[in-house]
Amino acid sequence: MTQTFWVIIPAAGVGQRMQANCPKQYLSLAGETILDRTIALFISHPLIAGVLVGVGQEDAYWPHSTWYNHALVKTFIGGEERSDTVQKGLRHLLSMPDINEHQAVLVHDAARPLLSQDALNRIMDHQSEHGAILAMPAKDTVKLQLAERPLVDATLDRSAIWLAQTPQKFPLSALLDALEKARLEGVSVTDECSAMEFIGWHPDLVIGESSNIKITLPEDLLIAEALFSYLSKSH
Ligand SMILES: Nc1ccn([C@@H]2O[C@H](COP(=O)(O)OP(=O)(O)OP(=O)(O)O)[C@@H](O)[C@H]2O)c(=O)n1
Ligand SMILES: C[C@](O)(CO)[C@H](O)COP(=O)(O)O
Repeated sequence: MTQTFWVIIPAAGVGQRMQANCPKQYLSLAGETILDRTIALFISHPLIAGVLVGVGQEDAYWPHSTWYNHALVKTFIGGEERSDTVQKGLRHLLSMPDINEHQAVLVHDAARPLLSQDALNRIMDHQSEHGAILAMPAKDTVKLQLAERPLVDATLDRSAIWLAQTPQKFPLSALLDALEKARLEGVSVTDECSAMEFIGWHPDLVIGESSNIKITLPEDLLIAEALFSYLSKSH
């Protein structure tokens, strides 16, 4: 039987670093919101069983989404941190009928609307016992700063440095257990992979793409607009 995937899209952030007048996932990218574009990456993929969007408690923008009433799109209320939102999404998924707790789920940032179908297929097709993440090998020389000061302490061996992206793919209940364990032990995790590492897993690194940027700072939106224009012309 062909494996299908639910994807959890954390979209409950406030976008503080973007310094915009709305949460960044609701900013426009080439005429559609960033979140709507991100959902569109998955919604018509034959292997996607459904999309679970984690929205903020006070989110008044979601009802205006193109996908608000779509049969394959469900929502849940996110949490204080991104990891809390993902935990709540996993619990919501587990509460749904016909969900196998051991099935693999994808987690993808709402703020990454430029993921290609090729890269999505790479992470979905990748077979791994310990889960997998999209990531990019470091292209620049990597410096470690000295304590809390912007002074160079050392240069890291960049051949061993990867920059994590999303989607990240893990078994549903194993990921939920790892996130809960990390939270209980006060370990801050900024991606799903960190939680799996915390319980001793060594997930596979799957090549992502430079265009799969996370829109975080104001200039990232300009970069995304340029990338979107380029990618639209080249496909
Ligand atoms: N409590 C949170 C915090 C973040 N996110 C989501 O996680 C993704 C990646 O997080 P980030 O880029 O840090 O978004 P924000 O937290 O909104 O940004 P900032 O840190 O600048 O506030 C985003 O799609 C964001 O909406 C979430 O679902 N729940
Ligand atoms: C999950 C992530 O996109 C992988 O690089 C990143 O950790 C999210 O970090 P943020 O600070 O929540 O944007």
